[in-house]
Amino acid sequence: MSDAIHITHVTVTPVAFRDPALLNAVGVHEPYALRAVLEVCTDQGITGLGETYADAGHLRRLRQAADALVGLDVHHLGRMHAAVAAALGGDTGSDGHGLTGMITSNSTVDRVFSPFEVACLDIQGKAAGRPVSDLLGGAVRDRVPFSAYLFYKWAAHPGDEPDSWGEALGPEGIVAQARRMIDDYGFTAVKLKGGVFRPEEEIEAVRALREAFPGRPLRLDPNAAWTVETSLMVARELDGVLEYLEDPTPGQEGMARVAREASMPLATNMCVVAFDELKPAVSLDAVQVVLSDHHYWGGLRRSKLLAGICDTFELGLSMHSNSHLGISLAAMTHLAAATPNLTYACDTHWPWKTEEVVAPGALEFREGSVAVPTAPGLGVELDRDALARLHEQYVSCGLRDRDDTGYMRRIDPSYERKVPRW
Ligand SMILES: O=C([O-])[C@@H](O)[C@@H](O)[C@H](O)[C@@H](O)C(=O)[O-]
Ligand SMILES: [Mg+2]
Repeated sequence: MSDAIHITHVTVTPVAFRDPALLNAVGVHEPYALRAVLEVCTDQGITGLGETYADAGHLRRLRQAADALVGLDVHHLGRMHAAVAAALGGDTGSDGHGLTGMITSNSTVDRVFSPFEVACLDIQGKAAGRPVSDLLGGAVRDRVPFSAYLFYKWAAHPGDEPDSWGEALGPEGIVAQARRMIDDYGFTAVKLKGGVFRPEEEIEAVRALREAFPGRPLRLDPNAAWTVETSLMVARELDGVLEYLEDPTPGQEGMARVAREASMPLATNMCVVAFDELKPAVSLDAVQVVLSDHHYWGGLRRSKLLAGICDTFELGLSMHSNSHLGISLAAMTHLAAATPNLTYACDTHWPWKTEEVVAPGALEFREGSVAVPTAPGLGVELDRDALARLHEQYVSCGLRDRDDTGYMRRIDPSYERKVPRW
C-alpha cells in the first residue's frame, strides 16, 4: 500500500497578467487579469499546483484554508473539503463583477477548495506516475476541443498602444477576429460575448459569422443583458443559426420562460452555478446545457459529480472560462478528457493572453484542440522566473479586485450597470 502524503505548507502567489480591453455586459476588462497560483508542498517532497481567482477576499479565504490543510493526507479530499468549510466558518464571498451568478456559503467553500483539490490530484498523479485524467476515471478522448471566444473590444486600453488584435466594434471587426483566431488555433466552434451593443447589432454580427464560417457551431452569450421578450426576439431571429444561446436573461424563472419558446437549447454559467441550484433548474426546465467550471464547482471530482447529475437529467454539458493561465488550462483539459458527456467544445480565454506562468511545451493548440497531457499529475511545470515577474506585476499594478464596471465608469462616468439592459 502506498504511503500517506502529508501537506506541510502551501504558498499562495497572486499574479497579474496583461489583458486586452475586452467589452462585456458589465463594462470592460482592466489592463491586468488577476489569478492566484497555489503550490501545495508535502512531506514526500512532491509539490502540486493549483490556479484560481485572486480577488482580495478570495485570497484571504485561500490563506485561511491553507493553514487548515497542513498535516492532512493529499488523498483525503473529503476531509480536506470539510476542513475548508470549518476554516471559513460560513464566510461568504461575493460576485463583485456580476458575471457568475449567486454566491452562497456552500459555493464559497467549493470555490476555495477547488485549487487545493487540483493541486492534491497533481500530487497524487505524480506519486502514482499517472496523469490526472487517469485519477478521474481515465481519458475517453486524447484531445479536448475548445471554442474561439470572440469579444467586442477597443483597439487599446486608454493611453496604451493598440494591441495586436485591434478594434472590434461591429460585424466586420468580429469576423476578422474570428478569422485570425481560427487561423492561429484551428477552432471549429465560435462563441461571441454579447450584451455589449443593442441586440439587433449583435444579431447582425452572428449572421456575419454564419456567412463567413458556414457549418461552424456558433454561440452567443450576453450575460443576462436581455429581458425575456428581447431574448425571445433574438431566439427567433437566430433560429437555426446558434448551437446554443447562453444566459440571455437573468434568473431561472426568466430562462424557463425563454426556454419554453426558443428553438435552440439555453446554456448557463449564471443561473446554475452551485449544486443547490440544480434541482430547481431541472424542475423548471430552465436550461438545457450547464457550463461546468471546476474553479467554482469545487474542483475536478465535484465537476465529475455535476457531469453525472447532468447525464441523469439529460442536461447537456459544456465548459465555462474566465481569463486564466496554463495550470487552469491543464486542469480543464484533464477534466474534459475524462468526462464522457462533455460533448461541446469548451470555452477558453487562452488566445487573449500574452503572458504565462507554466513552462512552454506542455499545452499546444492544434486544430482547435489540446492534447491531454500524459506526464504524471497535471503535466505542467511552473516557470519560476515568469511567476516572480507576474507577481511583481501584481504588486505594482495596484489592482486587487476584478471591477469591469468601475473601470468602465472611470473612462465613461455616465456608464451604468443594468441587468437586464435591453
Ligand atoms: O471575461 C468576461 O468578460 C466574461 O464575460 C466572463 O467573465 C464570463 O464569466 C464568462 O466568460 C461567461 O461565459 O459568462
Ligand atoms: Mg457565459
